[in-house]
Amino acid sequence: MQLQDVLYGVAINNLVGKTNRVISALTFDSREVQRGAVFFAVKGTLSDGHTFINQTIAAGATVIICEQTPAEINPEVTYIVVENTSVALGIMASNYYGNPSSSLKLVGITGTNGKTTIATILFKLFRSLGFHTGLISTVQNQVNDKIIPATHTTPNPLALNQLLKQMVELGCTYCFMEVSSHAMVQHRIEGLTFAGGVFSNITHDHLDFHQTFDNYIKAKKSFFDSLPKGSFALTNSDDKNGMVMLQNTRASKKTYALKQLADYKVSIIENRFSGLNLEIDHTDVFFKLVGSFNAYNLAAVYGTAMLLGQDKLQVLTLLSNLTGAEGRFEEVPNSKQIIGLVDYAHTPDAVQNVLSTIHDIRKGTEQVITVIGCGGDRDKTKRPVMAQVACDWSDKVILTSDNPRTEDPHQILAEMEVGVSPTNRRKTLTIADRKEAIKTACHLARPGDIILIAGKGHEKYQDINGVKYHFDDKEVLMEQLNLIS
Ligand SMILES: CC(=O)N[C@H]1[C@@H](OP(=O)(O)OP(=O)(O)OC[C@H]2O[C@@H](n3ccc(=O)[nH]c3=O)[C@H](O)[C@@H]2O)O[C@H](CO)[C@@H](O)[C@@H]1O[C@H](C)C(=O)N[C@@H](C)C(=O)N[C@H](CCC(=O)O)C(=O)O
Ligand SMILES: Nc1ncnc2c1ncn2[C@@H]1O[C@H](COP(=O)(O)OP(=O)(O)OP(=O)(O)O)[C@@H](O)[C@H]1O
Ligand SMILES: N[C@H](CCC[C@H](N)C(=O)O)C(=O)O
Ligand SMILES: [Mg+2]
Repeated sequence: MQLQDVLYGVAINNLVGKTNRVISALTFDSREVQRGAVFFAVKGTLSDGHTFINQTIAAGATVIICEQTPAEINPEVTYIVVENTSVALGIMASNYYGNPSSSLKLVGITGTNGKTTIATILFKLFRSLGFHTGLISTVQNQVNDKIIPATHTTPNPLALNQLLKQMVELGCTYCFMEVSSHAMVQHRIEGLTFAGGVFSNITHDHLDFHQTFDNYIKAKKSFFDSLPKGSFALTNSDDKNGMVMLQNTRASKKTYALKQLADYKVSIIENRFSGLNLEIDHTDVFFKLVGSFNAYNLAAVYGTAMLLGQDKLQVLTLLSNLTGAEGRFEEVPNSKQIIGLVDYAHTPDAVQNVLSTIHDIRKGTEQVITVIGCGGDRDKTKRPVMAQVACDWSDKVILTSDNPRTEDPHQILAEMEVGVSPTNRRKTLTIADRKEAIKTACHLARPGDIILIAGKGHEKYQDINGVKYHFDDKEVLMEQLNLIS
């Protein structure tokens, strides 16, 4: 492929060298450079890609995309100076893979909680409606029935466009993808054409990355600001910032809500362990998902399906049979009459939603035992709040580790303990080893009790110092529940 063919749409500040040259690949990582590659020098959180420029030329890179013209110019190399290399990467990745997003109806879902749930149910719904469909999510990526493991919630622009290209090649007409706030700030979705955007909610998370809640809101809003005319922007108008998201969008504005009038209005008739009975657009339907937060997710899914022109009754009939994403409010079967739940709640709001759901549907006499940890190298300010919410809504809490990454697990636990009030201290234990913590919860439980293992959901690992050790909450909970006598 010729360099000039992938430059379409890129605003160039300075050009040194020729653009009519063959390129072999695009890369933003010096360690992956091959002969004839284009190297994008990206300024990251840990290092600055500009420091690797000469190293990549030595390894065979012939084109450098950068933000400053380097002091040392190699006459064999083309240098393209742009305002922001991440933006150029997004646009050029799309061009390189033939702009696959414009051949699909691509719908992006953003918000603090609920993205995976909404995207996964939409994917399952459109598969059952008979469409070839793609999914890009935290749990996994999918092209029809083919599963492609996920490394991020929203992949980098190269992986993303490669996936979208596969979807187009395999005949997909729809793709539902999660758009994380990191992805927006890092321009991972630059150059993509969206048919619509969906907002779930915004609550406390990722303040390590965004610094302030205001910046976090701005990051989410930038997705809706960038939607094209002719697309739709569907928001949760019950969320305090739901309408803020749509303030400057050119897309057609639509709302869903439980507490007020909206384009797609849902009311809860009944919320039980077996599922939700909802009135959705004046029709009474039973769903397999549990909890009022899932009523919001289902409203978002329903609204999206309507905006994509699907038939109401067919959609509701199929939706009522669908389950959510792996590791979200998932019950672990056992013979001890203990309700064992695994959930991916890893923000204060999610923990509160899951525990208040349990509170609303429990009979009243049983204990709720929660096992919970907080991730290392992630927002530290949510640690005491998550511990506090867990204690306020549970009879017993075991604080434990959840991906300490490069941090000391005992330090993370000490920061969580700050949120445990003196009165809550009596019901709290701290056990750093997650398996031991789950084992203890199982020993403490009596028949009828409810155990919630929060934070890891579908994850199959414990990330300690860069090594991902196999760990599966469901597997451990099932094993321990069946071991107790
Ligand atoms: C905080 C964050 O988002 N980090 C991502 C970011 O890394 P970074 O900015 O720190 O990169 P860096 O290490 O400083 O390097 C800067 C540049 O130099 C390059 N480099 C670096 C070293 C080298 O030897 N040679 C080289 O060329 C890198 O490839 C990069 O282009 O860019 C990297 C390349 O794309 C990502 O792998 C990395 O994700 C890390 C692993 C990560 O954990 N990200 C999480 C926080 C994340 O993105 N999460 C969101 C979801 C969150 C949610 O929804 O809850 C997601 O979308 O998954
Ligand atoms: N609409 C919602 N509102 C609040 N909490 C929710 C909602 N949907 C799900 N949750 C809670 O948040 C957890 C994560 O849900 P989900 O995986 O769908 O979110 P996500 O936005 O994809 O998260 P991530 O940012 O990690 O990708 C669930 O396990 C549940 O506890
Ligand atoms: N997408 C989230 C997942 C958090 C899951 C939890 N298990 C943790 O490691 O904190 C993040 O990367 O912040
Ligand atoms: Mg997700």
